[in-house]
Amino acid sequence: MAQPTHLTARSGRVLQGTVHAPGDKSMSHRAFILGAMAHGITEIEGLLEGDDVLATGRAVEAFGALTERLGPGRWRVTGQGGFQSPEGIIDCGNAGTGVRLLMGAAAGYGISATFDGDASLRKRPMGRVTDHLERMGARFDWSGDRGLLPAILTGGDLAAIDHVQTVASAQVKSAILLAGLNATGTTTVEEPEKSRDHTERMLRAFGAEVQVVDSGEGWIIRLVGGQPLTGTAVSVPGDPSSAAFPLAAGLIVPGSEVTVEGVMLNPLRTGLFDTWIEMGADLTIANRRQSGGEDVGDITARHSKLRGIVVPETRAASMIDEYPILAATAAFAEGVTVMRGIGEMRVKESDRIALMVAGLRACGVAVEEEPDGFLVTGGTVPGGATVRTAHDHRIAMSHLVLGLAAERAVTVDEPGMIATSFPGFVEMMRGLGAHVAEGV
Ligand SMILES: O=C(O)C1=C[C@@H](OP(=O)(O)O)[C@@H](O)[C@H](O)C1
Ligand SMILES: C=C(OP(=O)(O)O)C(=O)O
Repeated sequence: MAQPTHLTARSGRVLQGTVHAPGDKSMSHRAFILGAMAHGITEIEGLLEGDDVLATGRAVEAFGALTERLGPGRWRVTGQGGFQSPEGIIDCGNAGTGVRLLMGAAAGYGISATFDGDASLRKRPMGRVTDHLERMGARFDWSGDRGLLPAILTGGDLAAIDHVQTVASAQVKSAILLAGLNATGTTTVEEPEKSRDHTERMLRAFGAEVQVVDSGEGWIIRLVGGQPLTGTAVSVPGDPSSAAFPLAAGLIVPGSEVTVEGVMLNPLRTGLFDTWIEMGADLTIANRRQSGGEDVGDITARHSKLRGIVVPETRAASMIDEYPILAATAAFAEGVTVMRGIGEMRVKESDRIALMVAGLRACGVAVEEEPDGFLVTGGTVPGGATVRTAHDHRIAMSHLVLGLAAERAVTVDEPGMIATSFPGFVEMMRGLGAHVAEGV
């Protein structure tokens, strides 16, 4: 079916209802990759069938695993206990997580592979992963600029390294740990600030021993090389980064009440919810339980009078993908919301600081840009703009949610990119009552 070139969101309708969060993207990538590295069968439920994760599924097939779709979100991966040299190029599409974790996993095997991605992924820095994989003994050749895709990997014969992170990046940490699994010696990753720990948790579920020492602010993670993985059952809970969009709409659209069920509540992912509560949001979490080794709960957002706050910089890693939607809600808050210490936003699918500043300004919101952050002064939002999303799903969804409470309609381009992380987003929002239409 042809994708619409634009989507437009309008205010005037109250949002009501209960929806289920789509599967967590970070865990879905890892379930495919660890399932392929393991011996035997991994059965996954709740997998996010978004474009990024499906690209990782095709990649692990190319590396020799068998993947079978058993039903919606239910997949079986038959791992060979290692990767083979693939035929053809490993196209990771739009997925930073996919390409960086796959490079780490593949580096441990004596194979060669060419990695590539879409126009957005080709602009993102790969050296933050490949420099360390090279220190371990892998080789990367670049057909264009060094550190930018496409990249040709020659893997195998790795030796463990001690790595001290300079940015709090779960992708860098995970790539090194996955390579370390097939390196000689003990790989150590030291984090100055904690980043999401799904790789560590899932490695344990696949039978590896991972030692984690809490150093206060961060973690020191040690992994002995040469440990085999065994296929296992993986249950993927709902993605808090996706749940954020319908919940945000519930907070800013007058008269609304929206519940998202089954949201993962790993404390390294819930910075946005803490921030909203500090801003005065009526956000409640019910039915806390365990699923797939993670805390999950059902979150209800009711229309709230929000006020601007200074978001603690130490929270950045726990909500780095959520600043675009936080900024959209901050546009309706009384006063200034200060978001700093988030320079990493500039190297995501787009320069997310620049894109949010441009989009909000086009919608009549007062925004100040800084090198590593931005400030939003809230109030009423005029809207009435078409926003350029630069191939970035979160920029698109954030502005559509903004449009649901703005005075005039808000349009976004390239809405097909939303399927990167949230296929079914538009249908879900319409089901809650939102006015989202194709076209300008
Ligand atoms: O490890 C992961 O699954 C992710 C880590 C984060 O990136 P960084 O590691 O670059 O911070 C995040 O932005 C991305 O969406 C998913
Ligand atoms: C940054 C993101 O993903 P990735 O790095 O995997 O492209 C995201 O989903 O917001």
